[in-house]
Amino acid sequence: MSPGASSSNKPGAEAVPVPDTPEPGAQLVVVANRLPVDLEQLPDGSHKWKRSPGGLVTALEPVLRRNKGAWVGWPGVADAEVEPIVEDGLSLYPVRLSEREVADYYEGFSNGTLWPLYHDVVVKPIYDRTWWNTYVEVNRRFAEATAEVAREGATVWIQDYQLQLVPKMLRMLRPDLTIGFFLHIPFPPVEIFMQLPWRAEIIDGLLGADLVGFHLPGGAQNFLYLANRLAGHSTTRGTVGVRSKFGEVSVGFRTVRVGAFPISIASAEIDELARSKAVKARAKQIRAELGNPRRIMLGVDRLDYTKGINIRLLALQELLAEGRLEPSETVFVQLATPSRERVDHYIQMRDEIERNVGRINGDYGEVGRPVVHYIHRPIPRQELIAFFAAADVMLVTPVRDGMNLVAKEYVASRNDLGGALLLSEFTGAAMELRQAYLVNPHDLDGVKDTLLEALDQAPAEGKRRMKAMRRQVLAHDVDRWARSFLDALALGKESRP
Ligand SMILES: Nc1nc2c(ncn2[C@@H]2O[C@H](COP(=O)(O)OP(=O)(O)O)[C@@H](O)[C@H]2O)c(=O)[nH]1
Ligand SMILES: O=P(O)(O)OC[C@H]1O[C@H](O[C@H]2O[C@H](CO)[C@@H](O)[C@H](O)[C@H]2O)[C@H](O)[C@@H](O)[C@@H]1O
Repeated sequence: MSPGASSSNKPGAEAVPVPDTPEPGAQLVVVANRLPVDLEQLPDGSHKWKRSPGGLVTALEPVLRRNKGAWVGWPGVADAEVEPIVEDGLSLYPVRLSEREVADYYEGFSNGTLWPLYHDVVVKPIYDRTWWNTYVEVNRRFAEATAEVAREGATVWIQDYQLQLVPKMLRMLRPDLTIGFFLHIPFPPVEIFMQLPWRAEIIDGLLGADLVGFHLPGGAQNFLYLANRLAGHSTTRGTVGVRSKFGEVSVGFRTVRVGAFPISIASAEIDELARSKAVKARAKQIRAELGNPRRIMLGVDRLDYTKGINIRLLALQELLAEGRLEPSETVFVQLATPSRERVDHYIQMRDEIERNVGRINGDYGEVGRPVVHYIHRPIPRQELIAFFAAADVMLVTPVRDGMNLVAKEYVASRNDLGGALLLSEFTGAAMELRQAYLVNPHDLDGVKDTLLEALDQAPAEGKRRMKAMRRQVLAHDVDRWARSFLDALALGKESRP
């Protein structure tokens, strides 16, 4: 997406024209930590926009664009003063964060505390009171910005763990609004959540919404339990279904609904792109550029410790060492988008991954023929689809992942019914893609055996699995996700006293 130019009054920045300013008062407002585009500061002081990383943006941007809604979010760089802009019907309202706020709210509390806590404490969360105070301050700024943008009686859809206090803050500022909240990452088991020193404030913040959504019923169930235990509200006891059988929390005179809405992708669009001549030709070319090996394995991730990239590398290294994989026949391509590069755990993980890539290539590669091809930068979307179309086995091995859209994108790209998906049981996607080669990423021997099975699958078996997964992904696309959430939110509104 390229919203055209924007102005900046940062010293030294080149003045560029503003395309359009939004009409005041939007009927549908999405609030997310990031805008769907990041502002990039060029060395000469001028600016350009680039697409923001991650699945949240991939999923929501087309939905909101179709609804001609507004998006409130951070433009991705500190201290950027950017005016609101309209591009192709979508209004973007930037929220300014200072250097200190980026460090304490985004890198600190969001990604050094909540991210590891909600991903099963895979690394140790840091509990820092200054970070928390900044999280509260920044959440208040997002709530105030949203209160100014939303039309009387509008629907506001708040996204993700960075903004869990916004529902309550916004309700206090604008009781006329209908407020939904969706969590894109797992909501952890109660025993883990209870570590958080500010656990009651978070639950209270979320309960400001009319509808709180999770990817999976398990997350919804955890939340319902905590709403009772930490906030003392009475809750329904039945099992939450997928897009059905919502739970309820009684908060004074209000009822907060709680549901599971597994997110998805623009399946038909990807399917169509993958069928195009250009993508097919590029996929063939990629195979040739890689030396037409017997088997190509592919990983596509933000460089994040939750994604289990090292598990893949370790499995590959052991299979090569044991002679169960032949280096001249096998290539592994890892496309890694840079992510959260100033957070300590990310710095350590990147070092470790790059050391392991170097070690495998040093031990098993030949000049001009490495076993692992590692790219640490984002690649264009069409090129990505061509990689999906070229790969025999897609490796998706997170130790924990809210959904994992990459797994679904791979399936949507395989209208030829070729390829195999190796998928961690600990992704949200595993609940829907039951015909994938499912693995426990903590069981290295299991990962190795299943990887060999996927590499050597009989074509008929591969087709059977891919066909079933495609049926699921094509029928349950991102529009259905958004519609099911917004319909449930509207239904709750109608039944309000
Ligand atoms: N264009 C492009 N998209 C990418 C690249 N790497 C990852 N993505 C996209 O980023 C999204 C990642 O979403 P997901 O798998 O849910 O994981 P998340 O990063 O934790 O949100 C998917 O839509 C990917 O296609 C890249 O190099 N280029
Ligand atoms: O904004 P960043 O810090 O650069 O991180 C990118 C996004 O990562 C996370 O994505 C999640 O959302 C996906 C879509 O629901 C889901 O498939 C995936 O499992 C999640 O990890 C994060 O939740 C977003 O807020 C970030 O924008």
